[in-house]
Amino acid sequence: MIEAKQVVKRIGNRDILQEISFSVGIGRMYGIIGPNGAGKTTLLQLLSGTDAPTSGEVLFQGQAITSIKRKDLAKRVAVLQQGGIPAAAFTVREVVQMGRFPFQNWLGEESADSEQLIDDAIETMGLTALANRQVDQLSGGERQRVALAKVMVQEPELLLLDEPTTYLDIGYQVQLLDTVKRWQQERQLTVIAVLHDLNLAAHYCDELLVLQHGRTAADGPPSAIMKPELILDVFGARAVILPHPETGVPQLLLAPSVPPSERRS
Ligand SMILES: Nc1ncnc2c1ncn2[C@@H]1O[C@H](COP(=O)(O)OP(=O)(O)OP(=O)(O)O)[C@@H](O)[C@H]1O
Repeated sequence: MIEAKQVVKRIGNRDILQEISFSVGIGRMYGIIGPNGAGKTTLLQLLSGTDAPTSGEVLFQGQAITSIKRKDLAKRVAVLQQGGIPAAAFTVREVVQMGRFPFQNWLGEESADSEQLIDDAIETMGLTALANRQVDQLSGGERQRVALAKVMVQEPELLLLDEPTTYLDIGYQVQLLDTVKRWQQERQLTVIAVLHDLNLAAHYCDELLVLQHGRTAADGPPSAIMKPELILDVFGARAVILPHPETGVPQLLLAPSVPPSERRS
């Protein structure tokens, strides 16, 4: 569905991304993890076609993504950016409706009736009671849920998420990822998500790409990535990895840099 081939991004005289290659099949959920400044958001911009690599290419269904018309791409690829939607004087319902813009003609009309789709998205994200409130009166977490409802109504083939759980409490973090996972399975949606929470990434993603200083430090299934040596090398954090008692998925417990046995009392 989407493939990065030896992608390099240079800004000024600095290589922000160096020779990144991977491919993601239809209906898969792919996670991008790595420390601050590793190049995750930059990579997502290249995958969305909003920016072009300095060398290498991104192929969307076998076609160079930069050669696909903006309007066609807007129907097929949805992006949930870091921080969700800006505070603006529109109601929740109006903002969710904006997800249908790529499907409208210049009069703002659409051939299909999308009202039911909009109602469903508002309900799924628990926004029914807030539907007529202005988004600038909402909390950061509520706005993030509005942003997800907006991309839901777009019914994309590829969904790109940049730290989608920022601002969300733990209940909504799980709900958001459960919702995305459900669409992924029901509609064969392909998802690529930048995630900071490695435990959630291990639970929801089929495969993970670990970026470090713009390079691929590792990639593979969560069981191959969730290793104490890799976490220490890439993040500089000491961690213990244990299987989740219910799911068996590897989970990470952070430990202080100085173990208690070596601490002076
Ligand atoms: N327009 C730009 N001009 C110069 N440097 C940039 C530009 N955009 C990004 N960078 C630099 O590229 C590097 C990668 O940035 P990017 O935002 O992709 O990292 P990230 O992995 O998403 O980080 P974070 O986890 O902090 O969000 C950073 O060092 C950043 O300062």
